[in-house]
Amino acid sequence: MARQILKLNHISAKGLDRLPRDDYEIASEFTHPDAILLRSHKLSADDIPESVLAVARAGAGVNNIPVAECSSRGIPVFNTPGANANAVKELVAAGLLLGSRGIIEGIHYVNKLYGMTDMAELHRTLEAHKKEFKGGELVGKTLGVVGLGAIGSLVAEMALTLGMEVVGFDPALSVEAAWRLSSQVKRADTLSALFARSDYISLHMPVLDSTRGLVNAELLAVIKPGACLLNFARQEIVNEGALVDALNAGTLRKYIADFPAPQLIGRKDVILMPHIGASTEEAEDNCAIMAAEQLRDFLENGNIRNSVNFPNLSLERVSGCRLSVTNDNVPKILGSLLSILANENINVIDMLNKSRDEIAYNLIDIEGELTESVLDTMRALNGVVNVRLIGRCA
Ligand SMILES: NC(=O)c1ccc[n+]([C@@H]2O[C@H](COP(=O)([O-])OP(=O)(O)OC[C@H]3O[C@@H](n4cnc5c(N)ncnc54)[C@H](O)[C@@H]3O)[C@@H](O)[C@H]2O)c1
Ligand SMILES: O=C(O)CC[C@@H](O)C(=O)O
Repeated sequence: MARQILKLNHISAKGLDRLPRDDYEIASEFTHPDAILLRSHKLSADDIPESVLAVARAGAGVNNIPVAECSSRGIPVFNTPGANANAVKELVAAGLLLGSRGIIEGIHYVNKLYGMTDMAELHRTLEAHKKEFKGGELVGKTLGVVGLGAIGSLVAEMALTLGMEVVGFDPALSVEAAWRLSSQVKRADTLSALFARSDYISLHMPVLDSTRGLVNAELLAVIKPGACLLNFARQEIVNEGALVDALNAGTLRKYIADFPAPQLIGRKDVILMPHIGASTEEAEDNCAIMAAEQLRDFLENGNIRNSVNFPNLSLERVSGCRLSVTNDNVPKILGSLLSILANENINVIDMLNKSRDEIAYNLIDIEGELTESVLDTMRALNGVVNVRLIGRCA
């Protein structure tokens, strides 16, 4: 029977093609879907039917998904790290230019001259007014990059090629991300130090309990006067009241963001875009392909790549019959599971077990006849969250 994928946003056809139609039905409504595929759709725990085995986000941020509830139900949540990083980097480059020159105001001014037919008069008018749109150059200015992961590291690299000084802050920088980073990126010891010395500040961290409202009045009070803040990460990271106060006071010269909010729309010192950081054909394809492939590998093999709540785990198939078991990360459960199999004369050919935080996940390749009642005995074990049989046993 075909697996059913509940698709809650537009997902690129190139990604959907990775889920062959003979084996997968994809639609925006199903009562008992096997998995959910989405982008920015706000998913609540109540929207996730009992039948769901996995949730895949074609994108980086997972703040629209109830990850903790998924974990407690044994549902892995996947994302696509890095797949849209270049798209965001390019929009940040545009943001820096829009923040440094009177580009938007200049274009707006020229459009208002529609209907002026005399070329000489048009020329005189433009030359008289162009001083109103003067800006500054980026070269030699300092960009502070907050969060040096997939996007932040590309933004830092891009700014260096524009001749900017780059200072970075990331308290949880992974070793892999550190290797990617140019040695020309200077390290700020604190966020305040970065805010105090940067002409431009670009935010690239996820929204977490620790980052929600992190850009607050205290931080904006130490900002270098005349600085420009770019937010292509998430709205929730910036405290809106404090932001408006800093703009009104003139300490913050400009706010450029991908997340419009009612009290920011229409302000001359704010440039807002409709969450288009990842809206390029290339990024949409990359994210969709990655999300679909990860989802398929999980549904068909139980393998886990790029989950935000489960351990990464991949086991080559050596038999047609595989158990995928999620349990609480406490002692003795794996032993009990293996005893149940041994009592049934079922041979374990290969297995992998990994844990992450509260969750332990196992793939067990077996040989022998496995009945539904044996599966139920495993499911009834204290601490076992779910047991799935993948493939057919001999
Ligand atoms: N505008 C858009 O369309 C768009 C597109 C993609 C991603 N995003 C947002 O950008 C975020 C980052 O994406 P990414 O792909 O670079 O993710 P990533 O996981 O590769 O990098 C995030 C980095 O932030 C760091 N970090 C965590 N807490 C921090 C803190 N308190 N201060 C500074 N750094 C901190 C992490 O250590 C990590 O290195 C996503 O979570 C998402 O919210 C927006
Ligand atoms: O899907 C999108 O359009 C935006 C995705 C972006 O916000 C992300 O977190 O990757």
